[in-house]
Amino acid sequence: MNSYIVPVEWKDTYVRLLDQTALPERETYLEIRTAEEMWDAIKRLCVRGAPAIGIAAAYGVCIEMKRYMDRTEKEYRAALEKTIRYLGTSRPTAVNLFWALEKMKQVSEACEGKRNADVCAALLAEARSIEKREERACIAIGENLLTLLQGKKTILTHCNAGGIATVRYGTALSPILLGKERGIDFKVYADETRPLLQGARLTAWELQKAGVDVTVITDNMAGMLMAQGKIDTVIVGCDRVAANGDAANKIGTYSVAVLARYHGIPFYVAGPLSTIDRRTPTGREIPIEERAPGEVVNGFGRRTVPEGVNVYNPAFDVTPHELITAFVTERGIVERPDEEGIAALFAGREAE
Ligand SMILES: CSC[C@H]1O[C@H](OP(=O)(O)O)[C@H](O)[C@@H]1O
Repeated sequence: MNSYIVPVEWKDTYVRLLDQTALPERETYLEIRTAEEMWDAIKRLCVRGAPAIGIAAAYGVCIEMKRYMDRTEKEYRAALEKTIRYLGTSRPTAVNLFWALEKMKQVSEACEGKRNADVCAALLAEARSIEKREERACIAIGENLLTLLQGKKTILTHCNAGGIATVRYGTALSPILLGKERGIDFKVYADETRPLLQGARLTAWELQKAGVDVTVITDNMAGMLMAQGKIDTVIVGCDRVAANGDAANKIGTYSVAVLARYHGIPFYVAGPLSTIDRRTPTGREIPIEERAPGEVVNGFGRRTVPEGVNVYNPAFDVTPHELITAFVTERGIVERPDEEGIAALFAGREAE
């Protein structure tokens, strides 16, 4: 099994984060010791990707609450509630953040009356469980995607949904990385993904390290490659899937989905059940993060937009479920996802 980079790692006295803002030039790590430091790391995309954000937030609760171990139970509980609320304000779109924090809240409620040290231990066990669950989910997603890729050679992906956005294999990249380990080689075209270049900086870095044939393209090239017959399949990740199957993902994903539909190319969304938000009816209700104009304006080390010109920088867009060939999860493949198909994933059981 290829050695893989661990984006979020519990180190008992701190949480170690791969600083994804420094890639690909530098592989450096942050040592997170407080909720504020974790909030900032999530906000600045040092740690990013829906599952990785959820895992980081869960460990962020754990590392913060160690600081309150010796306080009174009342002070501890108050700090725990505040920490969970606070970390939930770091970014609005990836539902894994809220899913993981809800899990931590449930642990807190189940530990009513217990000693602070016992609550800390239960919180850490839950955070580790979330990490292991997401790792298992990524492998299962990869296996399910590989069944759809029989005979396929070239894959286009957008943004980064690899191991550093999740655990180990990633979601959209999991069939590529799993396939590589099994002698199944794909050619990958990675959209650079303006403005923060997660495709050029992160997907290309991950796939190159794994020995995968990866080519970075600019975000305006996908249509031409599809027209030339160079793309067999599109696979992307997701940050929040609504109850009807509409999927929020990095800005530009919707455009790729429209192009894929026009060219008759399968468009797969890959994600764990923890990224499904059944309380959000459709994509219209998914909160879309709007980020600072500076990410667009100063993207190349110099100003590229005249002073005073407006800049709009939504970090995500929503692909209507009608444009999704299949939503691939650890519990199975939902062809032409809709409300019924999404609900069937949970038939008789909630996401663990
Ligand atoms: C496996 S989730 C990956 C998902 O998250 C990315 O967003 P960001 O880099 O802003 O955290 C992007 O939408 C990816 O598809």
